[in-house]
Amino acid sequence: MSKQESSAYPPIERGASLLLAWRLDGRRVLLIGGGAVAASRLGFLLQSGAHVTIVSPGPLEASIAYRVATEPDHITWHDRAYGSSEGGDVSADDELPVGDYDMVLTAVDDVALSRAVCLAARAARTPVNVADVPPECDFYFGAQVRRGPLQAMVSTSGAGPKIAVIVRDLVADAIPENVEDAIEGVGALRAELRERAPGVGGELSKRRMRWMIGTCDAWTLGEMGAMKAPEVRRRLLDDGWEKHKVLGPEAVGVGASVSARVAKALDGAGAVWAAGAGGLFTGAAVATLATLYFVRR
Ligand SMILES: C[C@@]1(CC(=O)O)c2cc3[nH]c(cc4nc(cc5[nH]c(cc(n2)[C@H]1CCC(=O)O)[C@@](C)(CC(=O)O)[C@@H]5CCC(=O)O)C(CC(=O)O)=C4CCC(=O)O)c(CCC(=O)O)c3CC(=O)O
Ligand SMILES: NC(=O)C1=CN([C@@H]2O[C@H](COP(=O)(O)OP(=O)(O)OC[C@H]3O[C@@H](n4cnc5c(N)ncnc54)[C@H](O)[C@@H]3O)[C@@H](O)[C@H]2O)C=CC1
Repeated sequence: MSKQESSAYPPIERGASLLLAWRLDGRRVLLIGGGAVAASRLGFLLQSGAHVTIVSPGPLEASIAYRVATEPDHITWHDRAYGSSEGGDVSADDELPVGDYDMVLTAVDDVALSRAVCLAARAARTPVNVADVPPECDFYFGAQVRRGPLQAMVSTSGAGPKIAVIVRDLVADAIPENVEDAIEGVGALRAELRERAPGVGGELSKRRMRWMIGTCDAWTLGEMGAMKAPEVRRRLLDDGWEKHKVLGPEAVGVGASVSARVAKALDGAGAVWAAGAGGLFTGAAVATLATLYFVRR
């Protein structure tokens, strides 16, 4: 290998997890346990649209009991211990075999039960998470933040969950309040662009993507909410897309210019904050967070 090649392709840094957004809508999840940790898992599962089978002897943690009562279409509760046969042999829990599920989670203070569930799930090739036992997790939960359609997760690959929480809080603070408006506006623009220029793949698709990227780069997150207005989108598409041009907000009559805003924000304490985060993030991420912070101010 040439020297040039090895410097162009940095060494692989192993030890990471693969971060994904798992689409659980309508999928079946087995949740074993009915305490505080199970309650947290349940909240995320319901938001993702999963159907959750909870197995735990009552009484359930209060929020779980509430969801069981109010989400009958999404939760089935079995008021008993899992693997309730002699000796807690989970492979003998014929009524609720782990292989019937798309995901299995345990949140019980029972090491032997958790290990048995993990082994049964792996034998059935069903992904499993045993709260607090990293070797028995095919995937970890992370510290999360959600703002409408926007979700972010921070993981330390098991090394320091509390650090994940601290960084998540930094990220959450940096997300501008109006990010939902930005996503809604850009989402509507993308949808209308696809109506004008439909299809998948090929030159048109490349041009469509280039135009979307250029347009997003020309607007701040704070300004993008203006794209919710049909008239703004019409002008962007008629005067921009149709004429092979990328238009900033001022060109369609929205707000002050981007550069003026960024220059103004750089004047404030935000720059100090961004520098402080430099040790934790890549350059690109710092730039993004700094931008988010400026827009929020
Ligand atoms: C591997 C992982 C497996 C998994 O459970 O998925 C795991 C494992 C362990 N957690 C332990 C302890 C703590 N866990 C938390 C908090 C959270 N733990 C979460 C995830 C994960 N925890 C996965 C890796 C995440 C990553 O990649 O970074 C979060 C982020 C998400 C969630 O669980 O929903 C959630 C924050 C939720 C939120 O606030 O949003 C706190 C802090 C607190 O409670 O404030 C402490 C005390 C401080 C400390 O110990 O560091 C212990 C030691 C137990 C002991 O010592 O006995 C182990 C076992 C071990 O490390 O061996
Ligand atoms: N990853 C994380 O963020 C954290 C993980 N944990 C770990 O998660 C586990 C659960 O924690 P908590 O919810 O606080 O405990 P908890 O004691 O509040 O709840 C345990 C639940 O499991 C149920 N249970 C016990 N045996 C069962 C069986 N055979 N079948 C079905 N359900 C059974 C109990 O009825 C209870 O509802 C513990 O092992 C704890 O160490 C704890 C704190 C944070």
